[in-house]
Amino acid sequence: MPTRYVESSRLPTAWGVFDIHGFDDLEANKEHVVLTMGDVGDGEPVLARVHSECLTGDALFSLRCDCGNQLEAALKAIAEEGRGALFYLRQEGRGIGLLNKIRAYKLQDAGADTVEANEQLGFGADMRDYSVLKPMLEHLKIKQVRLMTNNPRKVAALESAGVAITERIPLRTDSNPHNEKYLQTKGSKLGHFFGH
Ligand SMILES: Nc1nc2c(ncn2[C@@H]2O[C@H](COP(=O)(O)OP(=O)(O)OP(=O)(O)O)[C@@H](O)[C@H]2O)c(=O)[nH]1
Ligand SMILES: [Zn+2]
Repeated sequence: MPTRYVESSRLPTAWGVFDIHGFDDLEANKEHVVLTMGDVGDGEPVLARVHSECLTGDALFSLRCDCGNQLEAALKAIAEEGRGALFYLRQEGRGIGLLNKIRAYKLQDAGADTVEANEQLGFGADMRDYSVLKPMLEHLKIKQVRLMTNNPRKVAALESAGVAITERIPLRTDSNPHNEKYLQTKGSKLGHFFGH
């Protein structure tokens, strides 16, 4: 089995006490986590977020993207409901990795948009593989979700993992002068459901 559940523990956060569940993706050699609150395995739709790792935005306060804001908004929404799940997938830089993302940022500093920068480096626009979600969802017994996303590929990924999406909840975040082009490119080239 390529993905192995390892262990769970409590994880107190600024917004409340979550449980953190660790998974080892042996095929890709990545460690993923899910933060849950409440009983997510009761079969009822679960407020959920599939979040891709962004070290610069999630942990280092970068304004180049909206990742940190989205992460915070999702955890807050789950805590407000008292029930939900946040899948934190280690797919840094839409799957190209941290150092290649920095290479892409350098090209963006010279005028490329996010998609052009990836392509100039020889990558596709979005290299993420969501197949790891299936064993994680099965372990947590999540069968239906209300998904917080603007990304149609995440909707498709969950559906192909056998999960019903009962609702898609747009996750809007504020733009700033540094992430305006990033957000615009999501809408114009990556098919995100918004008109930034
Ligand atoms: N290659 C590349 N990746 C980036 C860039 N900026 C952010 N990222 C990555 O993009 C991903 C953003 O993922 P998510 O926060 O899950 O968001 P999303 O796929 O846009 O979809 P939403 O659910 O609508 O937020 C993370 O893996 C970031 O590291 C960039 O300029 N280039
Ligand atoms: Zn980011």
